[in-house]
Amino acid sequence: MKPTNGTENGSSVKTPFLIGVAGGTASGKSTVCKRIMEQLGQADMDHTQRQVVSISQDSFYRELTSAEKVRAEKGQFNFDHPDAFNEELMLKTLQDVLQGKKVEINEYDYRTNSVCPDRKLTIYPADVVLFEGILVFYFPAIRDLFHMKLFVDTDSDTRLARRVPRDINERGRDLEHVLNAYMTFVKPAFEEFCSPTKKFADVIIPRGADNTVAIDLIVQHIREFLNNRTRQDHSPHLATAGTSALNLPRGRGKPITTVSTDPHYRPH
Ligand SMILES: Nc1ncnc2c1ncn2[C@@H]1O[C@H](COP(=O)(O)OP(=O)(O)O)[C@@H](O)[C@H]1O
Ligand SMILES: O=c1ccn([C@@H]2O[C@H](COP(=O)(O)O)[C@@H](O)[C@H]2O)c(=O)[nH]1
Repeated sequence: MKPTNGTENGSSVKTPFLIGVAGGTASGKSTVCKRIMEQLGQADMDHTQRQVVSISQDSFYRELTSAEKVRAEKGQFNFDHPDAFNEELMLKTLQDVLQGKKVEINEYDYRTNSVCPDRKLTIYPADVVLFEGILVFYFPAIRDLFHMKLFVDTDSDTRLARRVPRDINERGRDLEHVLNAYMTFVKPAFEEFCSPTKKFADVIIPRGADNTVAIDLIVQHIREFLNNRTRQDHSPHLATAGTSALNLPRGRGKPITTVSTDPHYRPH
């Protein structure tokens, strides 16, 4: 689907430009999304007014059974396996987002390993939607919805070094729990399920948020898209000429672009 301005049943339908942001745990996916939002002046804006919004795949972890909850508390549940996610809900939500609908998503609580049913986040219709998570390119039906796919490629030592303090300080874990989970589930699942999805990316971002060149280029693309859309809103006849300002190639077999200023960089 191309992002379009069109008319359906008499009402104006605007398809947002949907960007998938994948990468291993603690690679900097949320930080990259935050930088993009900041540079576009969206971060401090009222949620109802935002042109660019970011959604985390963590909101789509499935409800655990009582036995799984017990295992999760002991660090013995695999949150890095595709089966840990509610694929159906993720797909339905993104389809609604693409139809320009307002959606409610769950807030996720890492301390209880569960979604908070009483704490919903409202995602208002926006022009650009970022969807970030470890396995956003894993499920083919979801992967096919993205207009642009980014993979944040940070080496595993750096990711582990960031994950340990984050899980201890922000997610209520102790060191033994974090390292056990990492060795038992996180690292093997990254290699089996996440890393192979790098090949689907349009743009690979080495070093995550440190790569200001890559972030600037992506922001520039989004700005062009937003400017074009605004122009079409003022001159609706332009909408029939195609609205994807980004002109990105779609489909399989397209070249992967790695945005690196280091001539010796090789994707991990
Ligand atoms: N470029 C960076 N330099 C230093 N710390 C970073 C950088 N990017 C992210 N972090 C920190 O690493 C941790 C993981 O980053 P985050 O963006 O949440 O990763 P992800 O969303 O991929 O799990 C966070 O504590 C964040 O503040
Ligand atoms: O209850 C949970 C749910 C998930 N995790 C871990 O989170 C990461 C994914 O989040 P990132 O922000 O991309 O790191 C995944 O590796 C899970 O292991 C968790 O610890 N507890």
